[in-house]
Amino acid sequence: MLKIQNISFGYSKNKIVLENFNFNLKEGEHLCIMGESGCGKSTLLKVIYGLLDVQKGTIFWSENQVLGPKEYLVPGMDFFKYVAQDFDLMPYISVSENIKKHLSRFYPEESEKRTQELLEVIEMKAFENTKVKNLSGGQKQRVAIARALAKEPELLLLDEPFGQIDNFKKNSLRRRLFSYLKEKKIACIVATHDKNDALSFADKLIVIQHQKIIANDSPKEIYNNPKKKYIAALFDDVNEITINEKTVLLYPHQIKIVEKSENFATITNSYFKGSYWLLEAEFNQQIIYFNHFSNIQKNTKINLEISAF
Ligand SMILES: Nc1ncnc2c1ncn2[C@@H]1O[C@H](COP(=O)(O)OP(=O)(O)OP(=O)(O)O)[C@@H](O)[C@H]1O
Repeated sequence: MLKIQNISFGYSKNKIVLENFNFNLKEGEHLCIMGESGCGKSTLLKVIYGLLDVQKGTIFWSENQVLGPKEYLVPGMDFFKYVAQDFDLMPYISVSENIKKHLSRFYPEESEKRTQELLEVIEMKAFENTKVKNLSGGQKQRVAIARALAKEPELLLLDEPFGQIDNFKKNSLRRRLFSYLKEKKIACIVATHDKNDALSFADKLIVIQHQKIIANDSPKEIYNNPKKKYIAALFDDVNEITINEKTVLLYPHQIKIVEKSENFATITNSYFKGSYWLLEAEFNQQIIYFNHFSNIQKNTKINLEISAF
């Protein structure tokens, strides 16, 4: 189990990035870290991996304390693997050789079997003999994940793991990777901007703002009951609507056009979204957004059902 107890970290004394962080993660559990750009997600992964020394607090993986570069000449814990945003692969050898680099040379058959298994997970079988320098950014990213998994770490740390991968590939890769990790009981921490990583694949979600953890719960609970606009905005457009001094946060799907209601609005813009339209309207001198199955002309007057009122 990973135990993060009261850790604080800053790149300098005056610039604290993480303040009093506390959380646990069990064997095989998946955690997502979300928050605006620059809030400290990558820094947290580096601290957990042991690449940076904390100013305060402790990190334990079961009975083993995670210590930073002050204690270890070669930083990074053996039972963890970390896939950074810049991959760090060997460009002049092939995809399968990159993966095999991390497997034992003394068991060639076992090593080959494992490499093939990992090539399947990252859907790169067709590229096994291609030199890494000839791969796209997204393909390199997938090889970096396979290489990290080669030695079956107990905890995998992924920084924006699908950031460079197109949507089509991303969905199938995510499904394969996360079910592989569950099957092998590998715990995982993913720093991400993509709500799907959290909503569909994580057991837990942590949100960071202003150096602090401001939410720590299941993704479903955080999505359904966001405490702040900042949190809701990680998942979708969000409306902060005030009526009679009561303010609520609503996602666009929580507002509907109806034939009759007391909530009058005027359409100001519309955006095609594929299976629906996102409509923009002026309501009570506020701009709000909601989903509708068809487009509606600008300046049309409509009635809205706003579920919280
Ligand atoms: N090596 C460093 N030295 C000094 N400051 C740094 C260093 N690396 C990051 N920072 C700063 O620490 C803060 C957190 O950065 P970090 O990269 O952890 O954010 P992030 O949430 O991962 O961002 P993004 O989502 O854009 O990747 C930022 O203000 C950043 O400028």
